[in-house]
Amino acid sequence: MKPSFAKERAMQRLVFQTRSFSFHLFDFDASGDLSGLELAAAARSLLNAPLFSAQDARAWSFASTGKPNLSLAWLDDDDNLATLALRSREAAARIIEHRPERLARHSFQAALPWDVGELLAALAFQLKIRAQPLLANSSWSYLELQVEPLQVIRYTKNGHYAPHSDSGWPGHRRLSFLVYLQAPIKGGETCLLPAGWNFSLHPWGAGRYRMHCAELLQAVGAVCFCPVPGRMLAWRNDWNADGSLEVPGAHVACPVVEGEKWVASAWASQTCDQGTVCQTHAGR
Ligand SMILES: O=C(O)CCC(=O)C(=O)O
Ligand SMILES: [Fe+2]
Repeated sequence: MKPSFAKERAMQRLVFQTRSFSFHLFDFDASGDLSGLELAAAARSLLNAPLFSAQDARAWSFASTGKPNLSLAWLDDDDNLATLALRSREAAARIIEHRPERLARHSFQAALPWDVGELLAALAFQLKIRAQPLLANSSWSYLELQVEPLQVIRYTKNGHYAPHSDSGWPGHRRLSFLVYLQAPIKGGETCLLPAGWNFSLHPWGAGRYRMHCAELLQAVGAVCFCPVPGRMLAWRNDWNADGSLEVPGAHVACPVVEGEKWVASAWASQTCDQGTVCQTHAGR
């Protein structure tokens, strides 16, 4: 199983996004610089990384600027911002090396082709039957289950998946299926976030999120499910009729606190020549 975290992609995003990021929004005490806690909140938002702690933030700042706090006046200078963005790459590389769970996703993953045997054929059949109630005004003839292999995902301690949508371009994963294979002893809930979830919203400290993710998310309107082996969770990733909702069906895999969690993920996709919503997004 390969680690699911795409290191290079995250690094690229980091440099690009650091340069356009609104650091000043995180100066909660209006002191003119970002301390460890404020910088951690900024990093969680910048990287969609709910487990990024104040300690990580101080290490990041120190490696990037030689100081534990980040001065906003220093950041106002474009050259300094460019330096921060570049040095952040090295700092982030070190963090990922030692604490890979600090960024948006940490798990191990293997792709399983659908044609390997009867068991998977039976699973595909079951998914199709069970998804019928979700297919209001639609049918399987517009969707393809086997365009992507089944993904088997293993989360070890602190393994998690930050808020994300399974849908994307150019195809549209209209339905998501999650089959629980093994439940952890603690943590690892799957939480479906309320519509309109703000992806830069990571209001909780890393420690609280790690231990109490499901409770915290439920308190802001998420619906959370505890993994039960053999059970399946399925949901729709609906775009608005005008194609305007860009992050449909946002959800989270909460950090595993103890034990291991194993799941299998599958998607029924609408390819781009089917349906106007898909076409609206295809050119992006
Ligand atoms: O493991 C989970 O609970 C969610 C997995 C997931 O979101 C995915 O595979 O896209
Ligand atoms: Fe997902």
